[in-house]
Amino acid sequence: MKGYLFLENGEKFEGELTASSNQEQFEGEVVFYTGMTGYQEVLTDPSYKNQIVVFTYPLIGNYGINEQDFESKKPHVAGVIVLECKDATNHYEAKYSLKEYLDKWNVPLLSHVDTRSVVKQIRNHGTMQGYLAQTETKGCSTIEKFPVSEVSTKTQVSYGRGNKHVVLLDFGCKKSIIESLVERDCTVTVVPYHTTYEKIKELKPDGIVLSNGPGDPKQLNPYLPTIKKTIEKYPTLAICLGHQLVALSFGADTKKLTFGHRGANQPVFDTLKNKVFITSQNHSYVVDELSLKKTSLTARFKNVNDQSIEGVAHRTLPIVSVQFHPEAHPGPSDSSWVFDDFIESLLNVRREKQYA
Ligand SMILES: NC(=O)CC[C@H](N)C(=O)O
Repeated sequence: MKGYLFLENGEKFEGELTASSNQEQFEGEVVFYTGMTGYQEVLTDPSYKNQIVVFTYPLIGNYGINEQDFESKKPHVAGVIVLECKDATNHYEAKYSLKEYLDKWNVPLLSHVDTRSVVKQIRNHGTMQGYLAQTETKGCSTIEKFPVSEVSTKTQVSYGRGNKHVVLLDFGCKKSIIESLVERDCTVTVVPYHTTYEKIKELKPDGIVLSNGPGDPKQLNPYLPTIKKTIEKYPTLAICLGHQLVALSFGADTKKLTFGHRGANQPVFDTLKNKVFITSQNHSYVVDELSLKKTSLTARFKNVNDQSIEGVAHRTLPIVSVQFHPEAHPGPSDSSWVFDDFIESLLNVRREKQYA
């Protein structure tokens, strides 16, 4: 049936709308993703909670949906917009077509849309709220949501049986972050985002990981003192939302980019290794560079395209944080060494303790 994307600024875009329920409208923040592949990971990455994703590559769905590339148990996007959706199930790993999968979870799909003109709107006016519907309605609701509470684990869960113990504070973790740690001989204990320092200490971790997650990092302001206290005690790796929380907890500031970085080819310069890596990214917010000056953090990684901060390091403590995704799902694995360096920092601290 005919349907539309209605943007907050009054623009509308026509397409073909499929949605398995008769819900009047599906709303979210409209963002765009520029990778040619990786739609399955994007749909199921909890960081995309409450967002309607425009895929800029013109053919999406070509290899279907398989069993292994899920980043969580269900899709989190509020809607999907594509030019052409391929109804493919003939890839040897495919279990569903993209349409079947979206229908199963009642995620609306607007296809046959001139995605280039939607992207131009967003690039010029910034990401904005919008909704998918058959006809114009009253518009989007203005109630502020707290998506981290919806996607974080409700209970403590353990993965792997490795000989290093990592406690992962879950703000909406992607499965492949946990897998990257388990592959490196870690036991990973995933705990809810509001876990106290005392509880974490009882778990006797070798190190801490702060995960990715949806929404504005400042929504987590009440938890910053706990985060700071925790990461000052243990070697820490923080990814995406986690990185922003490290910066905020040490007194730096974050701000929203006009349209964010969402894709699999974002070049990042590492000032320590003096190298550029191609990275996978998905974020709206960034750490404000000037605000780092008054903190004990230094800007270690920078985006080559717009010079924005892509990661920080503590001046004296083993804390490293990255705005990009070293787990690389979807995207290139150029920066997977970030996990190796983290493991090395755990082992160093362990050795120091042994010989202290
Ligand atoms: N992938 C993430 O963790 C995203 C972080 C944050 N929600 C942002 O959009 O900037």
